[in-house]
Amino acid sequence: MISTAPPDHAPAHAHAKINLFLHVTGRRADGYHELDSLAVFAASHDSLRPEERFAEGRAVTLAIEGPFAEGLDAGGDNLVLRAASALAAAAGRPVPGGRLRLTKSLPVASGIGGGSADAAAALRLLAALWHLPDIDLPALAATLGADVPVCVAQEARRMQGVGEILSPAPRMPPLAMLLVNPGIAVPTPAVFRAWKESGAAFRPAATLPRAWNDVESLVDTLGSTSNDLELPAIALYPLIGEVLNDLRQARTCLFARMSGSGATCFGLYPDLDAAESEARRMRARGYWAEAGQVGSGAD
Ligand SMILES: C[C@](O)(CO)[C@H](O)COP(=O)(O)OP(=O)(O)OC[C@H]1O[C@@H](n2ccc(N)nc2=O)[C@H](O)[C@@H]1O
Ligand SMILES: Nc1ncnc2c1ncn2[C@@H]1O[C@H](COP(=O)(O)OP(=O)(O)OP(=O)(O)O)[C@@H](O)[C@H]1O
Repeated sequence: MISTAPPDHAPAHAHAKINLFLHVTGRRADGYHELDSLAVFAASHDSLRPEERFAEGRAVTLAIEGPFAEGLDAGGDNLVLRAASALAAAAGRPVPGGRLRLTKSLPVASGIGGGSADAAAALRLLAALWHLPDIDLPALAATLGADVPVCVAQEARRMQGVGEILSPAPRMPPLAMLLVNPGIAVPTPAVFRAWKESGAAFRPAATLPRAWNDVESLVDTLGSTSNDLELPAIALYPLIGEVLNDLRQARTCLFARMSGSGATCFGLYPDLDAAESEARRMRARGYWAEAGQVGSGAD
């Protein structure tokens, strides 16, 4: 009998992925876009844990709770169960099953890779539970979605190719970051399509230093980069532009940009107090807003 998780198994955290910049550098024959991006992981996260002792002969199933559980399907299409199926197939032997519980705290379809982070958390959690130390999780992750490999690493990485080519990020100072989502679900394919239809040219990869010693020098470099998906996303959903203008109006905001394909935007601040004060201002608008220190929460 393969050993299984106790009911009080520690949860795997699925942290929000933030693209500090995102250049569209090319397009593959299959329609996927080649990117150059710098991904970091915010303190905000979903949590995934086994709800019961896993047993042989049972399937892995999913229950979802939390502020963004509503409307999210807990069936086989959920990225957590797709990850579980892919890992079980790679195991090449029967694996025990049971119910996983996902606490969904990140907005869905919001440019911060929530579903991808959940899939990566499932891979990490189940690879440990099923005693599969030799499986190449990043390679398996790439079959589940472009953002899943970086979410397996869950540390700052340069992302290239369609997201599967990962390299170390420049050394960074601690970042006080605010995430704001105005409550619109944005489908990633529609934004890539809008980018293509806008006739925008491919952009070269960014030139990055080996290290940023303070947030000012990081912001300086970010000013020479872009999120190429920001303008097409704003064209589809003008509210994203309003959120960015609002964020940039604050005296304490050092930098603001959209993450991924949107609609979540991030702001950088001199310290956590300033980020938290802005979070309160954004919540008063009715938006989802969370402040935290980048790098402090990933586990
Ligand atoms: C925008 C980013 O979040 C930046 O990190 C990712 O590139 C998107 O990652 P993701 O949501 O995991 O993407 P996937 O689920 O693999 O793909 C969703 C859709 O986005 C488009 N897509 C995605 C990634 C990529 N490099 N090029 C694309 O054109 C494709 O239309 C694809 O059908
Ligand atoms: N566990 C999950 N959490 C969120 N979405 C999921 C999950 N499983 C499947 N999905 C589906 O995946 C789609 C994308 O969700 P996700 O929250 O990952 O988007 P995103 O934040 O825009 O991702 P990215 O930044 O990678 O483009 C949603 O439309 C949703 O229906």
